[in-house]
Amino acid sequence: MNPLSVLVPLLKLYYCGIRVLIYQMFHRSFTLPVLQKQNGRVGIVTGGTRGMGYETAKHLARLGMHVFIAGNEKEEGLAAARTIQEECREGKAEFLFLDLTSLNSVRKFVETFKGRGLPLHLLVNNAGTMLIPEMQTEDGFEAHFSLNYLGHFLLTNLLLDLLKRSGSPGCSSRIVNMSSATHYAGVIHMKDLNRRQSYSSHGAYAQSKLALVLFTYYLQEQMTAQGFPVMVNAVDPGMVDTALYNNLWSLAQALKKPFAKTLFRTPTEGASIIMYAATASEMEGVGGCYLYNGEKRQSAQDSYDSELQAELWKMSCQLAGL
Ligand SMILES: NC(=O)c1ccc[n+]([C@@H]2O[C@H](COP(=O)([O-])OP(=O)(O)OC[C@H]3O[C@@H](n4cnc5c(N)ncnc54)[C@H](O)[C@@H]3O)[C@@H](O)[C@H]2O)c1
Repeated sequence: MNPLSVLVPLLKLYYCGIRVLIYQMFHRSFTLPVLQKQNGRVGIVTGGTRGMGYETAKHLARLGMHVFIAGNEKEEGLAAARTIQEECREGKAEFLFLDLTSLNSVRKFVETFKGRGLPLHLLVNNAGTMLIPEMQTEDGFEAHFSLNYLGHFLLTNLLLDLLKRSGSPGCSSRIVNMSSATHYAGVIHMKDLNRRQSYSSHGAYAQSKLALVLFTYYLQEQMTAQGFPVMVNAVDPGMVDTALYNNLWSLAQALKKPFAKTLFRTPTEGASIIMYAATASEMEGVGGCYLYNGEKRQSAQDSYDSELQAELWKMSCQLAGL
């Protein structure tokens, strides 16, 4: 293996991280506007068992939404739903099993959810993992690609009919895709999406987060062209102190600790960008954006490449069996 294929993505990723930390050193987390009540609305938050997903699910339930926490950790998920339910009397929280690394599990989840006969107004594609060693999912995909991107791609597509039906002009359904500043370091290896030729966990994570931005823009374009009231946005929460960093190398873990206390955002602060895209009235009718700290930002140059968007979409349909 060429050592540069490991070193270059690693340096690019850390460069992105340092830039975010410098930004966070001088800018406070943005303040959410007053959010409208969500009574009567139904949402799904993937990875809502802990971290930013949990904070999002809690806030949504506090606003009156019926929230489904979708995750692969049953105990944690049931406990999260119980706690939210006890704290937020106005809304409702339930746990539904979903393992995003399994296309079969995604299909089963959608079947179970649709079996409930509920509408769906919000889908937050939040679950994710970072910097795990090379491993293949049961479907034979690289794990970052599968969990962070392809599982969410399939989930969204299978729920799209419901999202289209549940939205209306002036009251759109919303999809929020959790990206990251690391997408700026991402490269889509169209001929080697599973990174078999030269695996780098840093490169694989960055690729998955760039793929989510390409997916966001392409899907919004389709929804707009077909006249469906569905708004799709990608969000970037900054650097947030969560369990996501548990897979960092031990040296990086040790270096991270003092910074995490002072410079990282809290999970609640990180979740506020999801809440903004998911519920703010300012975001009604607004889609196809990359949002950071409460503002629309330019995403990576490659993410605006419409040919790349279309190619990735086509390939993802094939891989997900759509
Ligand atoms: N923490 C940060 O600094 C940061 C920065 C940018 C983007 N993000 C993104 O934010 C999202 C949430 O991460 P977090 O920081 O709250 O970390 P976290 O580890 O606290 O949360 C990750 C969630 O994903 C779930 N998950 C993991 N594997 C799953 C699977 N196979 N199927 C279903 N769910 C699964 C976990 O159970 C957990 O609920 C991720 O997509 C992450 O990439 C985080």
